[in-house]
Amino acid sequence: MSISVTQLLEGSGARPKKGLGAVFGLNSDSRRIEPGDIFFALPGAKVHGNQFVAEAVRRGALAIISDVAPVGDPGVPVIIVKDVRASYARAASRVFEPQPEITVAVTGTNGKTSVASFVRQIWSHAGVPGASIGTLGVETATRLIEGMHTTPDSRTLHQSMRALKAQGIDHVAIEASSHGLDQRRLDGMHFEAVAFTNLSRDHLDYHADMDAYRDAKLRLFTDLLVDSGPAVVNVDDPEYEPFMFAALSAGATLLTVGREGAYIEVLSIEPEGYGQRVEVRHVGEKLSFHLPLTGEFQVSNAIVAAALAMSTGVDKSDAFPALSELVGAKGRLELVAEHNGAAIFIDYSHKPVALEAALAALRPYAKGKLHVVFGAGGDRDKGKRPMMGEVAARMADVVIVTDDNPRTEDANAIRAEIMATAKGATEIGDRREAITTAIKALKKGDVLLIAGKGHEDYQIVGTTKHHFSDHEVVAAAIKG
Ligand SMILES: CC(=O)N[C@H]1[C@@H](OP(=O)(O)OP(=O)(O)OC[C@H]2O[C@@H](n3ccc(=O)[nH]c3=O)[C@H](O)[C@@H]2O)O[C@H](CO)[C@@H](O)[C@@H]1O[C@H](C)C(=O)N[C@@H](C)C(=O)N[C@H](CCC(=O)O)C(=O)O
Ligand SMILES: Nc1ncnc2c1ncn2[C@@H]1O[C@H](COP(=O)(O)OP(=O)(O)OP(=O)(O)O)[C@@H](O)[C@H]1O
Ligand SMILES: N[C@H](CCC[C@H](N)C(=O)O)C(=O)O
Ligand SMILES: [Mg+2]
Repeated sequence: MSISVTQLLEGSGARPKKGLGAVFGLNSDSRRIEPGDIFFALPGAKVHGNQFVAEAVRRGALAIISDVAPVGDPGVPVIIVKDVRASYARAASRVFEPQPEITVAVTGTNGKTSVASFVRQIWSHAGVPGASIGTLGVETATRLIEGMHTTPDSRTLHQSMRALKAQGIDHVAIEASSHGLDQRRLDGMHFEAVAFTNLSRDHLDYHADMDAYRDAKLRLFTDLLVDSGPAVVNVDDPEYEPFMFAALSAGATLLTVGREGAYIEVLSIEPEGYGQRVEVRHVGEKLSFHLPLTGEFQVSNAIVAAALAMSTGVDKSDAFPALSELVGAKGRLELVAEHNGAAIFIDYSHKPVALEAALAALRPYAKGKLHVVFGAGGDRDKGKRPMMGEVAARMADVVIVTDDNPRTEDANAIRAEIMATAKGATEIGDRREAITTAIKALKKGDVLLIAGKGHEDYQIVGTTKHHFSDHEVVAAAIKG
């Protein structure tokens, strides 16, 4: 479909130039411009898109939209807007109409992928075709299309959403990452409901400090929720207050969940096999359900998801029974094998609080020793490394420090930063060897946690992605 330039720029404060006709497409990457597209020159972390205006025009761009005038006359109209990233996001939502009608989003340091997946599963249980978009990709009941980012760039997002709409999907749950929110990737969205899971250290390589990191996440509540829409807040997290106040000052309907929750109050959690029996009070009514997932943190994720789903019209008689049928997102505290009487879990904990939550969840099952194999990603927040080393040494009995996507950093140096605080740990750089060694050491009653990569099926060394899967290595080690 096509839209006019006036429609495209609605809300940006800019007045379109005369003589511009209908717009069929847009792109922020000059290398992907097709004839008739508008080129949005975004201020990047490395360079400004203005540097690529000539290429965009050569490839057929009709006009340039930027926040500062490019040097020289590009030969096509240039429109200056204040926030070009936000304009790009809003424009993408219009170019790729029609979009699914009901969208919800979740932010927080941990649990986003799980919550988005759970919301989709609850919708499905209630007979509503839905999708989730996040770290795993774009997922429906029948298909998973892998993506590049947790929160896709605006063009990819709205293009995927239009494809979902074409399949008859009108309900989508989206993961809002701090990068995505900061870079306005979601500014074309009007969420029906939003949620906050928790906040702890991550991504301080990108955000200046914890305040900046939190402020990025708060944008979901202050800028992207429909008027008076429901805002779900996990009040068991020590950092919940700014999110609660943001919700209130934005005029949202506050729904608090957790042990201190008013909308969904957790009354008790008892282990039931590797899952748990949960008793909650939902607006005055007591309900009990079995959650077939390991770890108390999954109770938190499940009730956040239930609150989001109910905010979109799912009845409680569908929402709570659906929690007993949940399947964990791949590689999120996933029991992958039982070997020599020991249990082996794969988990995506690549941040200190996540690692602590995963080890705490597994401790009760370790009648013998609790083992952990983990590393830390290169070209990412270095401050996480000593924190993760300390957590592992304090919470596990046997610790192996290994590699996790060293990227362009020296893998030995990354490990050394973890080892500095991981007292008593063994260092085995090769991840396959580390996992195999850990499995060989398992005795009856032990539990092994393989942390950091979860669903990933690659190891990034330098800029090359090598095939690598914790799941496959575990299967091979057990067989061998
Ligand atoms: C730091 C960061 O997030 N960077 C993202 C950002 O890049 P950027 O805008 O800073 O890019 P840049 O290289 O400075 O280029 C500036 C502009 O010039 C354009 N350009 C560039 C070169 C060229 O030849 N022509 C051209 O037009 C670029 O398309 C861009 O618009 O916008 C790009 C397009 O959307 C992203 O691909 C890129 O993600 C990088 C690769 C990345 O690794 N991001 C990660 C950290 C990320 O976003 N992670 C979050 C959170 C993960 C989680 O916690 O789960 C995520 O949501 O995935
Ligand atoms: N509510 C929670 N509280 C603490 N830790 C959690 C919680 N939920 C998940 N985790 C931990 O975080 C890991 C990642 O979970 P999940 O993928 O759902 O989070 P995420 O926020 O999407 O992470 P990412 O930022 O990498 O996309 C899990 O494997 C688990 O170790
Ligand atoms: N979306 C996160 C994933 C990290 C996964 C972990 N395995 C690592 O490489 O650090 C990031 O890009 O920071
Ligand atoms: Mg995620």
